[in-house]
Amino acid sequence: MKSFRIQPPDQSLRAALQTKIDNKTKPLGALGRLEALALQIGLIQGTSTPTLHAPHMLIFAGDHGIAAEGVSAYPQEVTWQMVMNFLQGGAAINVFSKQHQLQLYVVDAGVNYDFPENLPGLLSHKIAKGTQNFLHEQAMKIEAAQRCIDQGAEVVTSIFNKGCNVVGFGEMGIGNTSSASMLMSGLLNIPIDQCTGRGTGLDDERLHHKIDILTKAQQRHGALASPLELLATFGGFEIAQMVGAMLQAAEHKMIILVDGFIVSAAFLVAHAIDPNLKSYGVFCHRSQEQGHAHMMRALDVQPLLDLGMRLGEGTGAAMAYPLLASAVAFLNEMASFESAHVSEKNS
Ligand SMILES: Cc1cc2ncn([C@H]3O[C@H](COP(=O)(O)O)[C@@H](O)[C@H]3O)c2cc1C
Ligand SMILES: O=C(O)c1cccnc1
Repeated sequence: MKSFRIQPPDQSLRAALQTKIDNKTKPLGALGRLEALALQIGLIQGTSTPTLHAPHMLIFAGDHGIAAEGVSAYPQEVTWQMVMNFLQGGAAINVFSKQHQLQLYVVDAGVNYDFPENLPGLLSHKIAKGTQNFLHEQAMKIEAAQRCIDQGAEVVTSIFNKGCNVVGFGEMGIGNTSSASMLMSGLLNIPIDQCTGRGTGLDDERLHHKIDILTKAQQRHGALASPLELLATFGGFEIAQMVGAMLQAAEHKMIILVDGFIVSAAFLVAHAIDPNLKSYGVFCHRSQEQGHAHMMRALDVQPLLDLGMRLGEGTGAAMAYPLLASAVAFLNEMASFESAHVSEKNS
């Protein structure tokens, strides 16, 4: 498995960036969170004139053995059917990506379906046709998790080489809120019932069933030593590929747009592998999925949007992208008090 060298952003520009923000023609701090975003982007790129280049959305897709336990409100075949929908441009993420001019790719990390070869927009990195059922055995071998990390990294390097410096993450995989809950519970040491939500829309009875299955799976596997072991035991191929992709994006000093519950679970795993990742993450929205707010608290971050969304696919990341564009635009284009001859605050 590749090892990543993630440098924390150089802080020497911080004071100059803050001064530039403070000197814009507005009351001090009046652009609120947009100012923190501009500062973050400037620090990531190491410049007081940052730009967003060739933004991409990567949707990682994979199937889950645990889906056989009735933990989702939808059947497993929705995964490949939605992949086809993404490729035909019909899903929510297609609409928002098109709206904001984000180049979209779908990565087949392990969907239980044979897609025709050379479908435009589909990158084939299939590890297997779905994971094993983690109620009974490890979802994947450690070696498969390591391969996923390498494959995810490869995808990100390929878009980096095309000039991309901002990448949004999305996912598709029926049953993957179950994986995400298990990873969250293991990493944050929070009881599984507090990490488990309705996903695609389980009713009360089926939510209890899901919690029951996940509790049994936790008992079955016991304490797990490392983030990689946790990832192999409960992960999906799409989650594991996102882990590698995020670590690689941070190594390349790219901005990482973090979507909802499942993408955040991948971020938590990657963050446990290398905490330097955190400075590169923009937390785009608070998912309605039970547990996501806990994740955001554990990372000590405040997501940008709170729209009651619970879809995944990267939709929250795509919705937040224009805020980044605005942050960069005001930093680069707004006049300063000096250039516009506007009087500064009374002392
Ligand atoms: C039509 C449809 C489109 C979706 N797009 C994203 N998801 C979302 O739902 C799944 C996770 O929820 P659970 O763990 O309950 O299966 C993921 O595939 C996720 O991205 C969808 C789900 C459905 C049904
Ligand atoms: O927040 C998410 O990513 C999410 C929530 C519910 C179902 N699918 C995805």
